[in-house]
Amino acid sequence: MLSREQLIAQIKQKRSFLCVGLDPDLDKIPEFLKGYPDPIFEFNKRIIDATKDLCVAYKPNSAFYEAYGIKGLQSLISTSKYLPADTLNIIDAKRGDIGNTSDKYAKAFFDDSDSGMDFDAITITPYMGNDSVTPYLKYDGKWVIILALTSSVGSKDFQYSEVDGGFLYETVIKKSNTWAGADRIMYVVGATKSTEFTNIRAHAPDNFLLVPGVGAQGGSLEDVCKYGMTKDCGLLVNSSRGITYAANGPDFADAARAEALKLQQQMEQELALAGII
Ligand SMILES: O=c1ccn([C@@H]2O[C@H](COP(=O)(O)O)[C@@H](O)[C@H]2O)c(=O)[nH]1
Repeated sequence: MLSREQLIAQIKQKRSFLCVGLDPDLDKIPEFLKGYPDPIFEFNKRIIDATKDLCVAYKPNSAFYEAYGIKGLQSLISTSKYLPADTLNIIDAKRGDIGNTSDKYAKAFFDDSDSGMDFDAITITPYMGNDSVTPYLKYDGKWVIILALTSSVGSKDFQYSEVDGGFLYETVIKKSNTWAGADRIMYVVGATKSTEFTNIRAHAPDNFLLVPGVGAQGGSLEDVCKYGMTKDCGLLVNSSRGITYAANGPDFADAARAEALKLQQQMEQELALAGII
């Protein structure tokens, strides 16, 4: 579990605000791993070993595990147990349901006593409102990461709708930011939406933003930092495919490290420019 202070300390120590996305796909992982009893875990383990000094967070997306049924869930549990203690470990599950159901999702991902999973943070869709989010906040020290403005093309369908003289995504941030402090709530904002970061910072000056969409989706790290960085950094920038599928031969972990290192070096420059390190 990482508090806000510990997260900021890790960012300064590792000179990085990189989140490595763990989205394993059996059609893309190296052939030789398929001989292992749990190829997905073996893939993740090697990626984690190769990148853990360069990143401050990991984000397995639950879809990539659920797709393989019971075996996939076992890979997710094994991955959860293997994730380092000094990284913020996020389950990208995009859940959102009525209170008693959210209780169960929270137990599934935050309480390892039965499920075997002990993530630090979970992504949540805010559409069902306060009672769908508060069950996660009952777990001391755990984070909820609310989808605000996604990297997807479809973000225009609802998130830019006009509500109360602004966009719906602004209402989501303003309202949900009263449910807990910036030490418990983060927001997902796509790197492909860098023009909106100034606006988002007006409503969420202190919250960390989880920013997917650099690499494979074409978002610019430079623009994200220019418009989204705060005095505490305030950013976790995710790359999944760009790192994990940099190569698909026996050298895949080295290639993943090389891609992670490129991002870490850019991040170090941005942190120095902002006077954070
Ligand atoms: O708005 C969003 C919210 C979540 N994601 C997720 O992040 C990763 C991005 O993967 P890349 O391979 O680096 O493109 C993936 O798990 C998405 O489901 C997002 O992209 N945008």
